[in-house]
Amino acid sequence: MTAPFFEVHHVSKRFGGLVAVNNVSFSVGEQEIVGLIGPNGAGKTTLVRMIMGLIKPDQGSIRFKGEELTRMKTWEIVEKGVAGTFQNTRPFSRLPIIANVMVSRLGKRTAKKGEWVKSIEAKAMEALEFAGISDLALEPASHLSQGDLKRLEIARALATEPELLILDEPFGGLNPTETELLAKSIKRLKKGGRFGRLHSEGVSMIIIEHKLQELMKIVDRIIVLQYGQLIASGTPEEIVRDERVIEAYIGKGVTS
Ligand SMILES: Nc1ncnc2c1ncn2[C@@H]1O[C@H](COP(=O)(O)OP(=O)(O)OP(=O)(O)O)[C@@H](O)[C@H]1O
Repeated sequence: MTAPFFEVHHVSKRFGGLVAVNNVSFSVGEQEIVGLIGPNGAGKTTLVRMIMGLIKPDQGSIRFKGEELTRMKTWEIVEKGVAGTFQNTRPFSRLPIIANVMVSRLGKRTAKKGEWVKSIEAKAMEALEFAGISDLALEPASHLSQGDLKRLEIARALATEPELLILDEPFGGLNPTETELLAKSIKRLKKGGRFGRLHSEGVSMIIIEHKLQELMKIVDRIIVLQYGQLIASGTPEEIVRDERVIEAYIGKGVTS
């Protein structure tokens, strides 16, 4: 039997007396986009930091194509084909934006024998185009606005050619037009297609996002965390009707 594509199995993480993630299990299929939502402090960031090897779970396992990620360092996890916008939060601020993305392609996974600067630059440019900031390629990263920094993070993660991409609030800081453009790009990325030179296969994704209406349009499935526990999982249509989810969000003002 083939191993599931990506699987989080009974994972828990405690900070002192606080159980930030409590016995959470879920899976992501190939070319599936899963939205990860929940009120502030629900444990979403802690969960994805564990997936990326930035912190270790106290319990449970996280497997990508059958391999245990919890024993690996972040760079090893990226080499396996999982990348997120979490390990990239600090760009090299004096380097041009394109150089920041090119650095992401220097790992074993993407800097193939014979691939040299021109080709790395071309792939980095494609990642910047996807993220919508190719016109800023030669600006130093220190000149970027918050929204554009977010797009740089996406480009850097994408440049590693992930099979599973984890996006942390990709629409944060973007206006409605930019949000719509990025949402379209995310859908295309799932299929492969136009970004086929960057990705021969479609990409699976886990997307944390507070802009729920926009998120609902691009995901196949949503999982909901509250107080560290998984309280619901289903299609967007099922999730908006789920009593526990409605209750978790009442008065939280996050359904903008
Ligand atoms: N390093 C840490 N040390 C102590 N407590 C932490 C740490 N990281 C997170 N927490 C706590 O764990 C809980 C879950 O936080 P987490 O950041 O994972 O939530 P979140 O769902 O991502 O929230 P938000 O939507 O606000 O980003 C919170 O109560 C938070 O204060």
